[in-house]
Amino acid sequence: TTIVGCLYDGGVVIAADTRATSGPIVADKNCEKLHYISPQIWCAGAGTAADTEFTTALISSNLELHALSTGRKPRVVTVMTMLKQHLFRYQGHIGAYLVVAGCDPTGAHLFTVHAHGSTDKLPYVTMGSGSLAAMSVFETQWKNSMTRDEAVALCAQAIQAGIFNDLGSGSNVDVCVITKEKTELLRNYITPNVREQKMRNYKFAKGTTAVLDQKVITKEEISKYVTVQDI
Ligand SMILES: C#CCCCC(=O)N[C@@H](Cc1ccccc1)C(=O)N[C@@H](CC(C)C)B(O)O
Repeated sequence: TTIVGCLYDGGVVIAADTRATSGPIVADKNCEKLHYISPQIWCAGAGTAADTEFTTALISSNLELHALSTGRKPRVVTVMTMLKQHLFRYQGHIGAYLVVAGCDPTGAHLFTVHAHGSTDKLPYVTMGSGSLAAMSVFETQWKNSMTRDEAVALCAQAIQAGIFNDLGSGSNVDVCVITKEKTELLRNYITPNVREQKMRNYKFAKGTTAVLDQKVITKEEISKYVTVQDI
């Protein structure tokens, strides 16, 4: 995975690749790594897919209850604190490596939370197996007070560095732009790995494979062996 976050003049941008792996196998060519926490707080996740999914969903649920009991809009630092306390309690066994970003009444914020419970608050961050490739882009091109379009372009470039240089990352670029006014989830913002037309199409004419025998089994006959639930 390659995931990034970047503050800019007016909000915050997070982005992710869309590859899920199981060893050397690509388990999912277009999975979602940007998770909803609250309308203006989103999370990018690396590590164990199930852990990032369930941990963000749990904190999102608890944050809504918290916002209802305080009667206030949720804060990014609250999400960070809930995540770090949960993950620390599990001593790193919950393999969730998260970039937490959003806007709240105190401004735009960007944090990282690691599986063992450590956190950082920074203007730009990268995580996952492709984080070094992505960080090379930020360290050479990031600047203060970027515009929205500059920040989106830089994050997309950083993700593409991971996609093309890290085998644990690949396929497409997802982006989420969060400002005080609104949130834009740009799913498959860039698709730089569209598979070309295959040389042949592998549809064979009917009858290519001869039917030598067939046996029709009635539901009554089946019900001798299993109870068939009537659909
Ligand atoms: C099989 C299957 C479904 C995905 C398994 C699965 O969590 N893959 C992990 C790698 C991993 C981790 C721990 C144990 C095994 C395999 C993975 O692809 N993580 C990416 C992010 C998630 C959100 C997709 B990335 O960090 O590379």
